[in-house]
Amino acid sequence: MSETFGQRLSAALDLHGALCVGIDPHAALLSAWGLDATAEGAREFGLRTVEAAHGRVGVVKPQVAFYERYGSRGFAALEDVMAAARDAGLLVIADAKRGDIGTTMEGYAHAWLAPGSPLEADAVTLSPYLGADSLREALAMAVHHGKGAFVLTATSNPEARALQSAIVDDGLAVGDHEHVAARVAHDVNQANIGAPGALGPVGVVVGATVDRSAFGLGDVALAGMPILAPGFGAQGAAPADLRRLFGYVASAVVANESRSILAVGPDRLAARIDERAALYRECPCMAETRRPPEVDRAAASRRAVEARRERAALKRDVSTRVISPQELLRRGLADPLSAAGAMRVTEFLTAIPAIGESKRDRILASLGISPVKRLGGLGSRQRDALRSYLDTRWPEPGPREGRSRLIVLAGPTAVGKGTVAAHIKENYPEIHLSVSATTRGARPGEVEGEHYYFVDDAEFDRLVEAGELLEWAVVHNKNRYGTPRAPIERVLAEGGTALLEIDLQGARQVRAADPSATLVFLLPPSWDELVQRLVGRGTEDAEERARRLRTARVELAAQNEFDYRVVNDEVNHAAAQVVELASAQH
Ligand SMILES: Nc1ncnc2c1ncn2[C@@H]1O[C@H](COP(=O)(O)OP(=O)(O)OP(=O)(O)O)[C@@H](O)[C@H]1O
Ligand SMILES: Nc1nc2c(ncn2[C@@H]2O[C@H](COP(=O)(O)O)[C@@H](O)[C@H]2O)c(=O)[nH]1
Repeated sequence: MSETFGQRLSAALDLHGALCVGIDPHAALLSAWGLDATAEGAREFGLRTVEAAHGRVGVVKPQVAFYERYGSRGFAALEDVMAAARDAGLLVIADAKRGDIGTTMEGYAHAWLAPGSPLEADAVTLSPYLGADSLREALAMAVHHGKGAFVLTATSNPEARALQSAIVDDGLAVGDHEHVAARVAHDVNQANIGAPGALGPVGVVVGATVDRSAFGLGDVALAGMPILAPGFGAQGAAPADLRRLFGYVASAVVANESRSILAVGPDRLAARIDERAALYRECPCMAETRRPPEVDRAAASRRAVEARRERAALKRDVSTRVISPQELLRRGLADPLSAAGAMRVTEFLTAIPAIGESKRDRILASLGISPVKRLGGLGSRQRDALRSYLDTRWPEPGPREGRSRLIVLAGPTAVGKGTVAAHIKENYPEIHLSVSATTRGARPGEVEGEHYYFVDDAEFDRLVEAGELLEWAVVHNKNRYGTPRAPIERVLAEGGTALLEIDLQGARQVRAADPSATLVFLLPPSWDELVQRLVGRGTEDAEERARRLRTARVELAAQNEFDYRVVNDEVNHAAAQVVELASAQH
């Protein structure tokens, strides 16, 4: 089959309009039609509906449950009805609402979508509530066989609303937050990547009677996907409402009507379908929206995923305090098209530790900023209001006056303190790099007296008791490290510069012992880069890495205790900045 389901559906909608006739032989209708409530009655009902629909609409949707209730005979009747519809050139959407995992889901997909299967349809409705990912294989099978699928997102039954409109809270939201329905639409839309034509083969079910904005299903979220919309006719939505309800994506809607058509009985059925179909074709909106422009779904989807990742990484940077909220705001204002610029104010505020959703809303209301605003789109009054709010709550400290040439370099694990210090030692010999004593064992390549003085516990105890250490600490809850006092005092007495590469606890002790010390905090360019450096160094196992990253968060939260912050993006650049700071001191 060379054409995709999306292409065949587009052609059918172009030719016949949006109406899809539902085939729902429930007991009351069977009786009204003078048919028995049996498999045979349901078969007759279906076949007559197919006959009336033939040439009048492009799509029919048998409701599987009304056949399944009669067991194997019911399924046999359904097979006949679907085969007759497909022979008549109608596209058949089997409304089966299947959803399972693994090979079970594969079984369902095979039943409804495999060519030659007794229940072969053109498309099937699927439920994503075992996780949209559980449908991945079924959707791939649909695409492979030129079939389609409609995945439930925002259904018209009121009891589904709380679940389908709930917010996904996994830090990967495209906007400031994302509803379950919108995430499902996004995830299943991945199966459409690369499909030719204006409509992909995988679509969604969106009730015509629901407010789709409450589910995050705006036009952008639905672009390029066929939309199966129950709720027209007896349920309340009218054909003339199509454009109002579905906006730019109205031309992708398959508008299902069942009761409003079937209730007229078999004799008036064809005329009724004609009447209702004409209302959709005459809808003034359709001429304008018939064909949305071709979109490169693959590229658009890749860009959306990349942008989402970038924003998630920036939010991590703020929440781990690798960058200040003010810094993120500066980046967003400097480049409105960047990931920072595209971040919504709501996303931005909730990335700041201690701001939850209700506090966020109060802040925005008090600053007069609409929640839909993005950082790059803030007006000048709003920028000033947000800046001054942030500066009041989280002031960015400047250096204290009168610093000395005792320089303390600290920062989270794997930020590159050792690397920067080694670079300074090699390239700026005028600066004395302190050699610490430690109880940890030497790593391969480490030299006694050059990298550390490797001592046992007894010797470390002696150094402490004798007051020979300027500071010392247990680092990462494991080994003891300390700075020998004598060499530092000698260097400073000679008017030189001493550099200590030590941990946060040590930095605090030095500051307590000598308040004039210059404290420099080394920052990574991003949290993700920090993790990357730790993993890339390969000197710690997973447990030790996790321990160090926990400590890193605590250390990052203490950066405001330092006089200066230097970002270690390039080693020589960061080293030069530290040296410049050292030279500027008395
Ligand atoms: N600017 C940089 N760019 C890229 N990689 C870097 C940079 N600086 C350091 N690294 C690398 O990051 C890893 C961690 O560096 P380093 O061991 O110096 O960190 P540290 O802060 O001393 O860590 P710890 O406190 O855990 O001892 C090393 O593999 C190092 O080569
Ligand atoms: N308080 C001190 N901390 C120190 C000292 N020397 C090193 N360190 C810190 O220890 C960790 C781990 O070092 P590693 O060589 O085992 O990876 C690192 O954060 C150093 O800054 C010291 O004398 N006092």
